Amino acid sequence: MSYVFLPSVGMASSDLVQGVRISALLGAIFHASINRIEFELYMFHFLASYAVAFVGFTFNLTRNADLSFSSALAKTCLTFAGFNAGALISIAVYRLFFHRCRKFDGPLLARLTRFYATYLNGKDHQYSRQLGKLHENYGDVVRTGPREISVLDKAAIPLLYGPNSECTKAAWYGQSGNDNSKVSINMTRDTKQYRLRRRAWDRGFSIKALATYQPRIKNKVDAFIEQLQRREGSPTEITKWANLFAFDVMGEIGFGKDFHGITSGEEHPAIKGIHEHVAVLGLLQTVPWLLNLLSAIPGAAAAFSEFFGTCKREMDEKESTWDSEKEPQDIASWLLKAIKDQDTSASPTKESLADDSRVMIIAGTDTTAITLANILFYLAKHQSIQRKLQMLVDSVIPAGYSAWDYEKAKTVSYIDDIINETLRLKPPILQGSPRETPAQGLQIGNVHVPGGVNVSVPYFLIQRDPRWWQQPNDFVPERWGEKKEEMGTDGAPFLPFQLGLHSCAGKNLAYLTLRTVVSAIMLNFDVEFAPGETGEAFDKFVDNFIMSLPPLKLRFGPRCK
Ligand code: HEM
Repeated sequence: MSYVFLPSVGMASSDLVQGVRISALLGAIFHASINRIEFELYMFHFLASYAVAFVGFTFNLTRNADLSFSSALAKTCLTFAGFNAGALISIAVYRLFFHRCRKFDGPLLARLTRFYATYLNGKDHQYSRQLGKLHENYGDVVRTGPREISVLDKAAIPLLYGPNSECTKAAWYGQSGNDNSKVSINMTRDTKQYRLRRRAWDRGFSIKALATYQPRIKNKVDAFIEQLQRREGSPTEITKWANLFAFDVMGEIGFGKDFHGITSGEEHPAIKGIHEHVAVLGLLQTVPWLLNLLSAIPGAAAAFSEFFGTCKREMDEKESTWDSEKEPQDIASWLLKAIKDQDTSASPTKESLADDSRVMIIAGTDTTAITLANILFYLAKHQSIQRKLQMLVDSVIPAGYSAWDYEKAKTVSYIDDIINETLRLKPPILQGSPRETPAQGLQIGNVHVPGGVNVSVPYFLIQRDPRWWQQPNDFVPERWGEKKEEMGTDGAPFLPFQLGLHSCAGKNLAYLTLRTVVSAIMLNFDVEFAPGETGEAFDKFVDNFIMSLPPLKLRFGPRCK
């Protein structure tokens, strides 16, 4: 071997090569020792240890090897580059040839890294449609990440999400931290703690609680109808107005507070916050540890940290103003009551309560707004369906809006058929919620999925799959009613609210709100696309995990009975 002295690192090339080899070997050993654990849980520790080791190594070289600082730094960089290369090569070889998911086919890059899914998310913000192409190429089971698979098979639904599922929430739910005592109900991965906390939420959505919310929702609908009447005949941008409406309903029912969105026509800063948060989430949720890391670095997550602050302030304000002697009148008060009563269902810490507040605002607002805007889009597009709905609503409330009554409106099952058909074609949460398989693995039909694999069923794709849905891409509300049997709706996969233990806590509130607002609009207006609006751009929604809707201009004209 030739002997060359490298002044930049103050040593001979052969020693250097040897050093890099050893560090590469250490990198490979390091990977071999951690590849069975859920590394996301320890990412902070890894990165912190790495940084300390880097500084320590450099310092040691300046002190004990008598190198100048620049030579020591250069040698440290080479040594750590060797370590990184060893670890990365070992990771790549393992993921391609030895990983428990190696038998599942998928794009090469997806098999190597989760960042491939990040790339697909960011490429054109159409991940669900991209995933559809992957399923066309690779079949019902696609490897979408090193230990992630997407399953387009309805047999997987009860196994992953059903009441007796043995699966647990996957690493995805660690995106705001992995300490169950500091995160929201939705991000709580420990099933036992989750079950306890869910009870406080369920009290806030009980039949009794919903009965107290109903007249207050109607008040918001009245204000909304008034605003639409003021704009009667001229174009109304309904994506924005649906947001203002849903946000005000959530202000009232979630916090007992008026956000004044409907009356002012101005978006509360939190609406912008939700959309900025969702944009970051849409891109980075495929790499939950990165989201988690970003939120811990001051300034790095400015786009959503402001929103987190707003949510926390809302809960703090509620805490300082609520009357603990009274029966709770809003969801936040139900959560605070559990804390005051020292109930086992109470949110365990200030941090978890603030995170609960964030879940309430995002889960309760965006989903309802998206569904309302989509319903109005379909009604404007399908005038005959709109006429049929108006006729049915008129038949139960013939005296018009002044005689509106929830008990009567809810007897119009066609409203629910339209809500369900909208949620089938356009579920606000598009990508399936990931679940981790139990240690013994999971048998899905003929496919055995090993333990410790993150599996999801893509809601958007399975709800349009022609194997279970006739005319899968057409808007046919009748499939939920008179054509149910003919179109085989029963038993077809439908899970916009998810199923089982972790399903949407606010499902009944969502139906209550949507039935109220849709019946009110039908009694008051004929809805059509504004001149120049085709709805085509709106139909190509953005997939940020949660659907993001482009603007849609509608014309709300007086009823021509
Ligand atoms: C059409 C409207 C809605 C849809 C489609 C919807 C859908 C969903 C879905 C799919 C989940 C499960 C998320 C996951 O963990 O993967 C969820 C959770 C949740 N939703 Fe909804 N939601 C809607 C309306 C609402 C409303 C109005 C509220 C009221 C605050 C609400 C509150 C929640 C809460 C608190 C959770 C977390 C439940 C838990 O983890 O235990 N949702 N929702």
